[in-house]
Amino acid sequence: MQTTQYLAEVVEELTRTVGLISDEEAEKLVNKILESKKIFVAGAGRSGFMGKSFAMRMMHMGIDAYVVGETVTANLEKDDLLIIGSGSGETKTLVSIAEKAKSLGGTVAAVTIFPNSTIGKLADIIIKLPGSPKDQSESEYKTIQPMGSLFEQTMIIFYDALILRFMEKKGLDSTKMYGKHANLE
Ligand SMILES: O=C([C@H](O)CO)[C@H](O)[C@H](O)COP(=O)(O)O
Repeated sequence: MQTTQYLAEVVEELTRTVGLISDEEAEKLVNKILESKKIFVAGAGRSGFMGKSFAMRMMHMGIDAYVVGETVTANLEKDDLLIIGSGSGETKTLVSIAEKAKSLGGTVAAVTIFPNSTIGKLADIIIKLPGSPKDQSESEYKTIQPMGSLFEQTMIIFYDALILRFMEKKGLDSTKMYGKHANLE
């Protein structure tokens, strides 16, 4: 197959995920983000990259958003929100971070394939996304892509859709948000 045929298949796989995501769950997360003082985003590897992109757009909307593990990340306090993106829901460093956030009185949201995973069970809000975890032997979900690629792509597009929902709720547009874009680059 040529590269663009693979591309078409990837887009097709992503289209199929849309009907498998709950608007009710998404709305819970949107509302929690709007009512929380600080938002923290965590993820490992590629899942972490998607979270970083989400934190950046939240900052463009004027939300106090941080990426866990960065040098300038603030302290999590009671009633702050931690959003963990983890396909497997079992990544050890993220389990510890979720436990710590809970012990500090924070709310934990998990974006995961497996609501019954360790991170899913620790979470107060769960967004179930379709896809296969990186160890594909642990899932029957069909994808032509390796490891967790479909989940990770779905996650970044889901995060971008959440941003659009915020923009609608807060009356924001791209021009207003661009005013907060980094200009030392
Ligand atoms: O980096 C990753 C990867 O290449 C899998 O496709 C994962 O995102 C990383 O290992 C974190 O895993 P999960 O917590 O299961 O998302």
